[in-house]
Amino acid sequence: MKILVDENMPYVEPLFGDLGDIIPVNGRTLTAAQVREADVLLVRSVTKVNAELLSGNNKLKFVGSATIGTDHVDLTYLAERNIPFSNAPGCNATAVGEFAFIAMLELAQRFNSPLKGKVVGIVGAGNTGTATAKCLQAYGIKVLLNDPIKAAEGDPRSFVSLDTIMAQADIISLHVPITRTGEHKTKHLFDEARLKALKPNTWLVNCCRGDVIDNQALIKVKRQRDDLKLVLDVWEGEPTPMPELVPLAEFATPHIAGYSLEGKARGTFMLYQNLCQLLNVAADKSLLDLLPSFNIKAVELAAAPNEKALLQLARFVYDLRDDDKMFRNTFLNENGFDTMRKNHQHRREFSALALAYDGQSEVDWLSNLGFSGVGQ
Ligand SMILES: NC(=O)c1ccc[n+]([C@@H]2O[C@H](COP(=O)([O-])OP(=O)(O)OC[C@H]3O[C@@H](n4cnc5c(N)ncnc54)[C@H](O)[C@@H]3O)[C@@H](O)[C@H]2O)c1
Ligand SMILES: O=C(O)[C@H](O)[C@H](O)COP(=O)(O)O
Repeated sequence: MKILVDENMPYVEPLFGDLGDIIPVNGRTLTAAQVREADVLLVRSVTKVNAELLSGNNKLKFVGSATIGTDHVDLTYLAERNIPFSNAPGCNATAVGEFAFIAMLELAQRFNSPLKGKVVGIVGAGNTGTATAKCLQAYGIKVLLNDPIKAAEGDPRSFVSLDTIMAQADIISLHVPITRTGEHKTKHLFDEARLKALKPNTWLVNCCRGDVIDNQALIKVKRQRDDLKLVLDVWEGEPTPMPELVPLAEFATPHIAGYSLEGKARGTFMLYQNLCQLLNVAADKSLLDLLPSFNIKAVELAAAPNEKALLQLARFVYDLRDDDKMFRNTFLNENGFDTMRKNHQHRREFSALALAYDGQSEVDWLSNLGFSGVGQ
């Protein structure tokens, strides 16, 4: 069995090695000719999976995308051809939640404006929005959720309108899929009018898809409004973001909010489970066996951390400033965006770091935040 795999998908050999011959490919430049003989195709978000790519292949048994988003996949075409498909819902939600939370802590430190006491509006309360809310609520931050679709489905959490978020939130974090039609379409949800209407000193964080914000309008509005602070992980026109926009963001990264080692491993593992089920073979590998131990064994806390110390702890796990700096220095190079993604040293999630502290109850919130071993 020929298994064609995006070369940026980790843990493919240990998981899929027994199932067939693995052929790594560049997902961005993948052609129909390369796919013609594949039995299985495993992609990430940079491969457009559609008739143009697949019409020459008559033997494809399975397409998997080790991602949350499916906007790169023509699901209707796959269904018409009866080709089973699965993505990896939620695989990197914790990574995105922690990324957004760390970015907020970094902004708070940079502008000497504590996160504690602010109100955060989350637009899109699915996997990544909920993971972001979990971090914030663990730290005692008031969170407002906007998700008209979940609200209509009867999700028991309380939701507010986007207008309420615009009026009340100090920070807005975006967690919607990109959709181009329908009542709740998200393409340019933040257009020029909405960007102009952001209340003074708003922090806007985008870790979902670039086109949810009109990037041209964002350049225009940000140039007129120094009070707005931006964290941008995703961009219109990836892999070539508008060069004027990058310097306007406080933190700028090349679509790596979901790039934790755990998140990537979960993505590949979910596809492995789905393919095994389809082939009717036992999925006998374990996700835990894949992950190396973290390079810091444990951190002993002398006192419950204040916000500055919390940021220091978070930086043990992920120092966002490093990726921001590298991105600014390299994104204009040829293939700079993709090269940084390809060579990315995947960070760990909070759960990889064990914390030790005598007074358990004072630091329970750190385990709610995701750190492990607190108080043990
Ligand atoms: N930057 C990254 O590395 C990264 C990583 C993972 C996911 N993503 C992106 O983030 C998106 C969200 O991921 P997720 O796992 O949270 O998806 P999800 O499907 O679990 O949640 C998305 C939520 O958005 C809601 N929604 C849709 N349209 C809306 C609108 N107009 N207003 C408010 N809410 C709306 C949906 O009802 C849903 O609850 C993905 O589709 C993907 O595009 C980016
Ligand atoms: O949708 C997703 O899961 C994310 O956008 C994903 O992290 C993108 O990473 P890629 O597949 O491009 O490596």
